[in-house]
Amino acid sequence: MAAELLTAARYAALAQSIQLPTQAFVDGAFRPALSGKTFETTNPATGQSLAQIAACGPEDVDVTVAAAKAAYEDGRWSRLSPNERKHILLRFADLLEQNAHELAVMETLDSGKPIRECQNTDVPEAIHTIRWHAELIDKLYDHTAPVGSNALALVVREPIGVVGLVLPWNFPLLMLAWKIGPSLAAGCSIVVKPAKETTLTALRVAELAHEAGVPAGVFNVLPGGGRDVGEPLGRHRDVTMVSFTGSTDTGRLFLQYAAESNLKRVVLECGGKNPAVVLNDVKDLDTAAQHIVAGAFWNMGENCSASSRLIVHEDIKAALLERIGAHMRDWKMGDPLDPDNRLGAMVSKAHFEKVSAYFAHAAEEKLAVAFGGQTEQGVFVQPTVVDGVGRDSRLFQEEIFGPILAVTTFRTVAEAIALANDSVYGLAASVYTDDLRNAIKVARAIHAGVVTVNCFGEGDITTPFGGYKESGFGGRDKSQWAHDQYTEIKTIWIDTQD
Ligand SMILES: NC(=O)C1=CN([C@@H]2O[C@H](COP(=O)(O)OP(=O)(O)OC[C@H]3O[C@@H](n4cnc5c(N)ncnc54)[C@H](O)[C@@H]3O)[C@@H](O)[C@H]2O)C=CC1
Ligand code: BAL
Repeated sequence: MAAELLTAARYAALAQSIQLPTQAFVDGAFRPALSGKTFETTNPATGQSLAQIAACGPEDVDVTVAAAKAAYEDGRWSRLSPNERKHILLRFADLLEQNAHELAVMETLDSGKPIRECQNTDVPEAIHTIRWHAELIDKLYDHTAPVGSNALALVVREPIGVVGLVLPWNFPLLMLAWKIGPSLAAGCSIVVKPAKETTLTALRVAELAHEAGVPAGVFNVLPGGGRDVGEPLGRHRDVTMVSFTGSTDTGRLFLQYAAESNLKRVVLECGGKNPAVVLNDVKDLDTAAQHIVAGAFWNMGENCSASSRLIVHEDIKAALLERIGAHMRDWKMGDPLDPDNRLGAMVSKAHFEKVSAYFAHAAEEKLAVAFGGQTEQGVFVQPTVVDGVGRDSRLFQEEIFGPILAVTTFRTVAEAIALANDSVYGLAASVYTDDLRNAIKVARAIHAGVVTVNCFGEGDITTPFGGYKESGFGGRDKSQWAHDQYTEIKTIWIDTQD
């Protein structure tokens, strides 16, 4: 359950008083990087420095993977009974809950995300994820195979080993939870590499896990750059799996690292260019518009599943855009620590520049800006709707990862499906219609891992999340499918003949 929202003044006071973690978390303790190097992390909303963080490198990866491997092999976590792991993880979730305000503020300071989202969504969903996977593990049974009476064949699941979890900056805490929930529950030892932009919550969460009883060496966090920490983890021969969320280009590198090292299992959750398809039979255009606005602008559009392409029947475009404009007025942008604001800052100056460059691309392509289209002081980008976007436009094809919605029209359902599938990505999609047959037809025809009907969403913890095509590879986050990917399947064949 979400903790109650505080006032802007209380959040500002908390932001001044909370202790920020700055060192790597290795083998149960905070430590500086072995090189002694640090990097600065800033609050993107103000540009002010927050802390100097340990800048880890390949030597830290070696030491940490060795500690994680030792923990895995001596069984201090991997061989506890599922019930014992469950109780420790439930205690861990309770500690997260007791520190919910602090975690929400840390996340907002580090990422520019609005506090109301961190407090109402990221933190409670992260806690729920840990609890759900903790509760799952002592309810899963292994199998016996139907091999007849001369043998007993057991098919058992075992934790896969030392897992590298490489994280993005857009949902630092929630993506951490999606990956640590199932991997810790399965009995793995983990080495987390947060994005350099957003390291704080991962470090604090590791400390709380240790306090709850997760043994030393099992949950480690190494802050640092992709080349310094991500690549050595991806290439390490004692890392048996990597689960990654981030860009498709970096995802490809992890496949290369695995191919060139130990063929570790690689699970990738990558980019998206997700269509919201609106058919002309929709009666409640206002509700459709409300969901489309949330889908496009939630988390400032810094979301792999953001509805970034609106594919709407030409007869209802004008009416729908009018309703979209009305709902956009509810999305106030400003100080992320003010709970009235639903839009905060872009995560970094570099990302702000990438996103705002699409205003210039739209102008070059002579596209019409229906709403928004400006930047504001600092690294704030107005929620923006660009109309008349053709399928060859950069705004139609490229993942912008910001609050920019591209509008394209169609005349037939077949054309809508073709437009929706005209992307290298296949992560998520939405279809809005009052015709059940069309809903099912379009949902089945779109090549995407999650399709929502008459709403925007990512399902809940019981449903798998991940993509088709260049949006994903090798598995799914959330649900029992997430648990399965952190395990190996072993056959034990026992000859029982006399
Ligand atoms: N699917 C998603 O949720 C995300 C998608 N993106 C997309 O990627 C674009 C670029 O954002 P970035 O932060 O540059 O994403 P990225 O994919 O480069 O970063 C994700 C993670 O990979 C690590 N990494 C980066 N380069 C690496 C390398 N060579 N080897 C190993 N690890 C490496 C990063 O340090 C970070 O922890 C965004 O504009 C957006 O389009 C970004 C973040 C999340
Ligand atoms: N929206 C959760 C997954 C992601 O953006 O990476």
